[in-house]
Amino acid sequence: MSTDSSTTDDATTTDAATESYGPDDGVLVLDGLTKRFGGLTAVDDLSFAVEDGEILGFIGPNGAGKSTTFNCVTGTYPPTEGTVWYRGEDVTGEPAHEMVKRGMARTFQSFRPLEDRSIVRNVALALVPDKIASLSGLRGETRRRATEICERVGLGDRLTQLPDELPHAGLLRLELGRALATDPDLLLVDEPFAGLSNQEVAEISDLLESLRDDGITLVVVDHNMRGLLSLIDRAVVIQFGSKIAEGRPEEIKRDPAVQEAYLGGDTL
Ligand SMILES: Nc1ncnc2c1ncn2[C@@H]1O[C@H](COP(=O)(O)OP(=O)(O)OP(=O)(O)O)[C@@H](O)[C@H]1O
Repeated sequence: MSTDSSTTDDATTTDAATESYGPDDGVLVLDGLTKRFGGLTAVDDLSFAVEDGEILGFIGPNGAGKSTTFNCVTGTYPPTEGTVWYRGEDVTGEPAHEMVKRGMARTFQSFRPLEDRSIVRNVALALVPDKIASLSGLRGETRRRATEICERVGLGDRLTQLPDELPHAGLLRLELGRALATDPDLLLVDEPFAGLSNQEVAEISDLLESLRDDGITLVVVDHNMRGLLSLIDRAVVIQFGSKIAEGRPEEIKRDPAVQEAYLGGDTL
């Protein structure tokens, strides 16, 4: 990473947007990422790196451009400008299925399980790329692996239930299970704590930490720091599509630019 900032603090604000990054600066690197929708610039010259094995918080007020950034990285949209590197390779604009093959998975904030399939079958469908084959029944290795993943995410006692029998936190576990079925080494998690009680936040945090302990790098997106403070190693904060701060969570909380960004009603 090169920067013309003279500050040595971990949390940087003034020159945060002027850094430029290269392919080897992290497991996932964004450099100058820009996404425009007609006249609207949703992501504006955004650069940051995700380090191997960390849990990075990607934070910004509503409408800041978090989902659009995710969508550009995971192949939903091609970026208008900029570069995305994954494990040193230029993957800019690669389609979603290629990114999954490379080891990148994501969860969605709005869960989309197949309502007429059991929990274990929903996970198995993510495991088996050929859905036709898996519709005929779950057998052998597929069932074993899907069951193992359900147990991994805390749904081992709910294998045969339908998604609508799960509480909200259970649906999140299922969403994580479906992402794990693609055997990722980088997992992007979209607003995991929305709608959860404090106890559920703590339980899901434990699960996410255990995934990191298994070697998965995590990026957790949220519009505030609730639940994130004790979970993440670092945070990148964006506003109006641009990075305004980056650093350890306690530094981010104290950062004047971050506090200013949240004066409008969102709580940090
Ligand atoms: N497909 C699209 N077409 C046009 N504008 C879009 C599209 N997707 C997002 N936008 C706009 O881009 C801006 C950033 O939206 P985005 O959803 O990325 O923000 P966000 O930080 O994820 O917000 P939230 O926390 O509310 O999910 C918003 O102004 C939004 O209206």
